[in-house]
Amino acid sequence: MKAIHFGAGNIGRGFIGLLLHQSKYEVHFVDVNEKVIDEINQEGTYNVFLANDAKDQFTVTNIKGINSKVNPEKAVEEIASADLVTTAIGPNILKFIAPLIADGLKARKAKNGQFLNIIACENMIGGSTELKKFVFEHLNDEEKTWAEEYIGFPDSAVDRIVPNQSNEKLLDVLVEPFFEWVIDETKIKGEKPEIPEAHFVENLTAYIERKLFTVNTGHATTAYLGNIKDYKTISETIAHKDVEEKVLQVLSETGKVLVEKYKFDKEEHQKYIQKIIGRFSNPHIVDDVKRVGRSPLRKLSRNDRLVAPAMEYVELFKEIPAGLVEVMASAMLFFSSEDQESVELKELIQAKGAEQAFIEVSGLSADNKLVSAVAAAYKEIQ
Ligand SMILES: NC(=O)c1ccc[n+]([C@@H]2O[C@H](COP(=O)([O-])OP(=O)(O)OC[C@H]3O[C@@H](n4cnc5c(N)ncnc54)[C@H](O)[C@@H]3O)[C@@H](O)[C@H]2O)c1
Ligand SMILES: O=P(O)(O)OC[C@@H](O)[C@@H](O)[C@H](O)[C@H](O)CO
Repeated sequence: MKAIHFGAGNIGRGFIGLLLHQSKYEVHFVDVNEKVIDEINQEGTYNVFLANDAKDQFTVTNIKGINSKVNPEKAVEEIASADLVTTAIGPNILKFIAPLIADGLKARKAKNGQFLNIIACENMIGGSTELKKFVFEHLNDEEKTWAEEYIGFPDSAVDRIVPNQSNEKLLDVLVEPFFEWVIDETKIKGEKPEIPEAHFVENLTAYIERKLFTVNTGHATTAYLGNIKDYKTISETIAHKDVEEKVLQVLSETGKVLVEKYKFDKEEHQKYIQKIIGRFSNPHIVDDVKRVGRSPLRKLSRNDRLVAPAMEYVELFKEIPAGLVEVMASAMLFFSSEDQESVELKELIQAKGAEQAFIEVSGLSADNKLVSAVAAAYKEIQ
């Protein structure tokens, strides 16, 4: 079996590539990073190490690299005959790979190609659905009709903390032991992909919201509070009792929303939260606050991990979630010269003030109570 995976970065190599290899796929990584692609083709293998006491090791073999900047035709050719396509490139990049995937589908159709599933493994709600929308912009009506019948875009939720890497060998990756890959089986076309370690579910929305509004909301909380105090890593930050308490406050707010919406068992959800705090504290992982806080414009957008649960909290409980408000205000203060979105956010705040900037970034209306609450919290923290 052959899988084409877009994005040979942290999660691409450390999670999706590993699981696909273990599921007996030959994995073709498509990336724009020349060094990484050359290394994949030269070495043909890499190691994944678990961040545990034993530093357990897995070896990934049977891999190939395609530089989509230099050789897009190769990616098109491989998609035409692939058994699976996956992505882990970042939500904002999906629109840029869509033309290439569309060309791959056209070539597949010309060869009377059969069913194919394309799974976006990004931290967002409805990632594959969004990718489908972008891909369909590059197909004509006849191609769209064919693609509706043969090409599935099942959404998915992926969970594994993979920090930025500093290994001796460029391709090796250190990852946390925990992992979860959940795929919406209702949108699969043809046979279910053979990935024994993935879970196929009918109610993906509950899984993705539970993950995004707990793991990622908690992670963002830790990163934005740590950034204000000039702490460097997630484990260093969460070790401070006041931060841990704030994370627990925020996760009890998102937890209230999730339990109300999806009727999760309260005690089970509490255990899920505690396990996540343990994951953030993993002493074998050095996860930079700047990585976890990256792209604050995306993280402060309407459907992401902060604004979405805060809006739902207000709607369900007619109260302002004080913890989430403080985190949204703290996110407005996140800055790293290497993070373009944080540079833009800073400029926006300088030009228009914090309240107007938050309105524009979050998409909330000026009279929304959350807006004045975040603006007031920002003033206090600043
Ligand atoms: N790292 C984690 O802990 C983690 C966990 C779960 C989900 N995710 C999600 O996975 C996605 C990737 O995150 P990451 O941490 O692996 O980032 P990363 O920066 O390590 O990897 C992204 C890769 O995509 C490549 N890329 C960029 N533009 C491309 C293009 N046009 N075509 C092909 N490749 C391109 C980059 O060169 C890079 O190798 C994000 O959506 C992230 O939210 C990350
Ligand atoms: O990848 P982002 O920028 O959406 O979020 C940063 C981290 O919270 C994220 O990468 C986590 O490590 C991951 O989602 C854990 O499964």
